[in-house]
Amino acid sequence: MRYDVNCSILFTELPLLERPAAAKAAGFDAVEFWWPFAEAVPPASEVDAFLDALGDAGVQLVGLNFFAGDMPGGDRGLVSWPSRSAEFRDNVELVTGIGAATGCRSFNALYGNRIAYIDREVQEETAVANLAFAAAAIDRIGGTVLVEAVSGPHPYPLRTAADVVSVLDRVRAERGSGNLAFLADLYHLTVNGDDVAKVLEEHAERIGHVQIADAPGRHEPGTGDIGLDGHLSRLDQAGYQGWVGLEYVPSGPSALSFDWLPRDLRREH
Ligand SMILES: O=C(O)C(=O)CO
Repeated sequence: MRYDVNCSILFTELPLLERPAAAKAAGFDAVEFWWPFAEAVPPASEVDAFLDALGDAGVQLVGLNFFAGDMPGGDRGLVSWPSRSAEFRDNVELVTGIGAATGCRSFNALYGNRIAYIDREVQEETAVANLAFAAAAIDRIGGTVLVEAVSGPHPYPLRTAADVVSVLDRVRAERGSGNLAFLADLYHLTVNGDDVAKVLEEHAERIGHVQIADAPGRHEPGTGDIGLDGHLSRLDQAGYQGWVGLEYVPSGPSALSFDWLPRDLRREH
């Protein structure tokens, strides 16, 4: 397996621009981020500083979330949010540029919380149109748009692998987009009650990216009872060759949270 560090949830003790170097110092060659800026389209100087931090650290960006709104405030994406489509699409263009500049080819589109006062079908149609738009833009750089199930208190409607796959199927059927894939976040799926072993068996070929944390707690592997070793060997046996993102809240200092992974397995090999 190839592992990368999610620097939006790990190394948060450090300013954002110092986190790629910290991941490198911990022995990793690859990182991923949630959208690292406050706005969908930040000033160019902020984007340049982010790209410089990756380059200076000598790490590869292998995953990036599109702008997802005010995440600390509870937002979980703009994809299905009708009044924010223009903002999402402006962000898609910038993300495509970041992909071209960095070589990153996997981009996670958080679907968005269900909005009680807007017709559900309108939100679903908005999501189909926005995912197709993102897929077309990301196709220009040969990349993939990912969709994931998320756990937590917010009214995020995609809770299981089946929920995600039905969205991917609808976008493909209605818009012909072929470069959309399932982001299998084993923590969120477990917490939501999905049968992860069955999911990996049934949907292995739809998986474009994997993220892990133990459960309960969302801490590093070994702190819970999710059975990560078994799931990772199932993925391996199914032929999964993509990245496994470490997307966990470290139970102590970030740099000390990698003991479960021998140093020689942290580098790309
Ligand atoms: O919001 C979360 O927990 C995520 O995993 C975002 O990618």
